[in-house]
Amino acid sequence: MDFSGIESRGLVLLGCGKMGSALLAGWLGEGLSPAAVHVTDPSPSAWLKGTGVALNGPLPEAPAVVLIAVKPQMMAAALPSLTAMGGGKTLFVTVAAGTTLATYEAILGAATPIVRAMPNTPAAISRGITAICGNAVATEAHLALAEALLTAVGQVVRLPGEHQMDAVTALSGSGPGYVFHMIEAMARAGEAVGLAPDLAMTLAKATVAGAGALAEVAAETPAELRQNVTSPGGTTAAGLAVLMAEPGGLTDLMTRTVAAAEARGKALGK
Ligand SMILES: NC(=O)C1=CN([C@@H]2O[C@H](COP(=O)(O)OP(=O)(O)OC[C@H]3O[C@@H](n4cnc5c(N)ncnc54)[C@H](OP(=O)(O)O)[C@@H]3O)[C@@H](O)[C@H]2O)C=CC1
Ligand SMILES: O=C(O)[C@@H]1CCC=N1
Repeated sequence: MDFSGIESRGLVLLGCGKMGSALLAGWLGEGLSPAAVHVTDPSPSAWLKGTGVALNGPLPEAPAVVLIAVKPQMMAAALPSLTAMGGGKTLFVTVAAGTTLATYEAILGAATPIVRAMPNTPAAISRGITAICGNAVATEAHLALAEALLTAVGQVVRLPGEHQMDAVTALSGSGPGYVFHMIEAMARAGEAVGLAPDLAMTLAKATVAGAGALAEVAAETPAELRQNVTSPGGTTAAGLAVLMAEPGGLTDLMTRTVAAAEARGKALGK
């Protein structure tokens, strides 16, 4: 990415926990000068202190971009400190779950370009996927800048509208949590049939990682890949008969899981 516009005006990062750090690591890895980055965070990590970014100091008056990565519950306390940067010169990009574009506009002004983005934690190894949408005054150039910044940590997709953001959050934003729990569950199930815990966890992690990588690159659909594993009358068919039982199988469980996460996103936005 060409960071020259950002390096001349600066980038402010509000909140540098798990997601803010993943994004910052991606930008620095792509060549963004640490001197151009101004981070505000009450409890900076040792890693952050070692990056060379400007930390908890004065902020530029009109940076190119403000990236908001605080918890939705902290937004009301954190946002007013940025009000002076609203009005149009600075692009605001927020990764917070739930918090609506209207909420930001109420504090920063409706003339402020704002892009809502929903990344996920594989961003930490540049394997994230982020969905974005902008407010009414966000131009194609604003969306392209946000997309370029987020492409530093993985794929980016554009949403037709903000109404889909809670659904995306529930699927791909929270999704790594579901997959990590699946690894835990597979490992425990392996222990239950007699494997040592370390071996069960090694097998579960490698299986989920390998299957995910194969699903991403293969020409076949996930359903075809599943069928390729399933020998008639074999072991996979016996296992899938349990996992794919309807009702009560994984599809039912995942439908309820994603619906609960979407409902929480909507509640956070109120
Ligand atoms: N984690 C994830 O998988 C994803 C998270 N998100 C979103 O990213 C945002 C951050 O989440 P995550 O990184 O997990 O959370 P973290 O708690 O790891 O990071 C938030 C950071 O913001 C700091 N902070 C708190 N108050 C302020 C303030 N007033 N000004 C500046 N910094 C402040 C926190 O410090 P302290 O710890 O001292 O409070 C913390 O370091 C959330 O809005 C979440 O919805 C989006 C996609 C995925
Ligand atoms: O759990 C959360 O609220 C955040 C948003 C998506 C992933 N983590």
